[in-house]
Formats: sequence, C-alpha cells, structure tokens
Amino acid sequence: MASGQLSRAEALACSGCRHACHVMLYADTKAQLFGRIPIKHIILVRCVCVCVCVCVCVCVCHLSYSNTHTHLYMSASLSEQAYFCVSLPQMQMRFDGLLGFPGGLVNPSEETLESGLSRELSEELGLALPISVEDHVDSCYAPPSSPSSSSRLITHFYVKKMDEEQIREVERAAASTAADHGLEVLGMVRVPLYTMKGGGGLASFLSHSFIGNARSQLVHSMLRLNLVAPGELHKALTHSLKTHAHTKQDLQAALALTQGLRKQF
Ligand SMILES: O=c1[nH]cnc2c1ncn2[C@@H]1O[C@H](COP(=O)(O)OP(=O)(O)O)[C@@H](O)[C@H]1O
Repeated sequence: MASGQLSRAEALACSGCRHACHVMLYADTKAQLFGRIPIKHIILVRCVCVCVCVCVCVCVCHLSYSNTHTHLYMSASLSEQAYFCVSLPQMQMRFDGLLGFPGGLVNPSEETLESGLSRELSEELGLALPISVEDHVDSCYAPPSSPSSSSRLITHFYVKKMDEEQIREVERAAASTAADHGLEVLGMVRVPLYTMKGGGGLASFLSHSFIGNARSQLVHSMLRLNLVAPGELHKALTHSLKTHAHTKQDLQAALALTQGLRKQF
C-alpha cells in the first residue's frame, strides 16, 4: 500500500477523522474517428475547446492527423474494423475555481460512505447514482489544510464506469436540475486524454489547479485503467511543467498591468 494509504476498514476505524468521498465517472463508446480512420483501441474525448480529441491506449505505430485546428499525435493499432473505444472521464469546476471530482463530505456515523457519496452526487449532478463498495479504489490521508487544523481528513476515491448515454444524462442533469449547479459546482468538464503537438490537450489540462489530491487520483486512474499509455502520460506531465513556467510569466505580466492601473485610479 502506498504511503498515506489506508484500507477501508482502517479508515473507518479512525476516530476523530473527517471523511470525504469523490468519484471519477467515465464511459467507453463506439465512434467513427473523423468518419474514416479505422483505428482500434483509442480513447476519444471531447473537450470544451477542440471538436474531436484523441488519445490512445494500445501503442503499435504512430499516426499524425492534422487539420486547420488540431495536430493530434496518436499511438494506435490499426484494424479493418471501424470500432472505436472512446473514454469520457469527467471532472468538475468547483466554486473555488479548482478542478475536482464530484462528491463531498460524508459522516460514516450516520450513513455508509457509498450512500453519503450518492447523496452528494444527487446535489451536484441532479441524479441519484448508486455507488457500491466495488467502485471503491482507495482511501488516504489528505495533507493537512493548515498547520493548526485539528481533525484529519481521509479522502475515499471511487471509479464508476457508465455507458455513454448515462454520461450524457449526467451532463444534462448537472446543468439543469442539480441543486448545486452555478453555486458549489460551476460546471462538469470532460478530461481531454489526447496529446497535441505543442502540448495541448492532456498536458494543458493537467497544468490547471486541482483540489487536494484530485490530480494524482486522475493520473493514477488513467494508468490503472490503461486510459493513457505511461509514455504518453509522462510526455504530457513533462509538458505541463513547461506550461507552468509559461503561466508564471503570464501571471506576472497580468499583475504588472493591474499594478499600473492601481496607480492611475
Ligand atoms: O476531487 C477531489 N479529490 C480529492 N479530495 C477532494 C476532492 N474534492 C474535494 N476534496 C477534499 O475533500 C474536502 C471536502 O470536499 P468537498 O469540498 O467536495 O466537500 P463538501 O462539498 O461536502 O464541502 C475538500 O476540502 C478537499 O480537501
């Protein structure tokens, strides 16, 4: 067991600990890539800014595809059969501007971890999604939020595979009937799993700010479920670090702008 990780039983036995449960929802689907490229075992994700995004699970050869908007690098095995395995992991933009998985605090003395997580999902997604013990992946101590914080937080992570239509239903409900929409949850986003020339896609996504250990939960899940090949992920993370350096420069330029304006007004 990795450091900081606990078994479910150890976690529940911790007296005075607070518990938070979050879930990664994802789905596979059949799809025709650009209507003509026969590729097997790819993961295809739609994201906010690019129409069709590609990522890879099985690496045999390298293809490159380009149009006026995108340069996508794919490792893929070709097949006669036009069957595409599309994966759609979801995260949310939280009220605090950070990315995270749907879920929240659960009180195990009043409810099971799974029923508490389902309750949180009804508020955030507008749907009662049953979560079971089998969906549980791991439990670990969260880093203390401040040196003075007295109670320790244990985060429990779940992964639930759904079908594509269920994911669409979640997206529709999250934006229309969910009580938390526009308040605690600013919107659901699909994770772009592809790597673009220049570092777009997954690399850009991973360089955003995440709540708690949500980024490592995402990275571990991508590896464990073979949603992204380890080499692709390594490349994406290396790019994310470069993006960070660029973001720092950008922020410094923006800060200089506001400093100039502060002097004027
Ligand atoms: O996606 C996540 N992965 C891991 N930990 C998270 C995630 N989202 C939130 N947390 C942690 O769990 C705590 C409680 O989560 P959240 O803010 O969702 O609960 P709440 O909506 O019930 O207040 C947060 O303060 C944060 O430390």
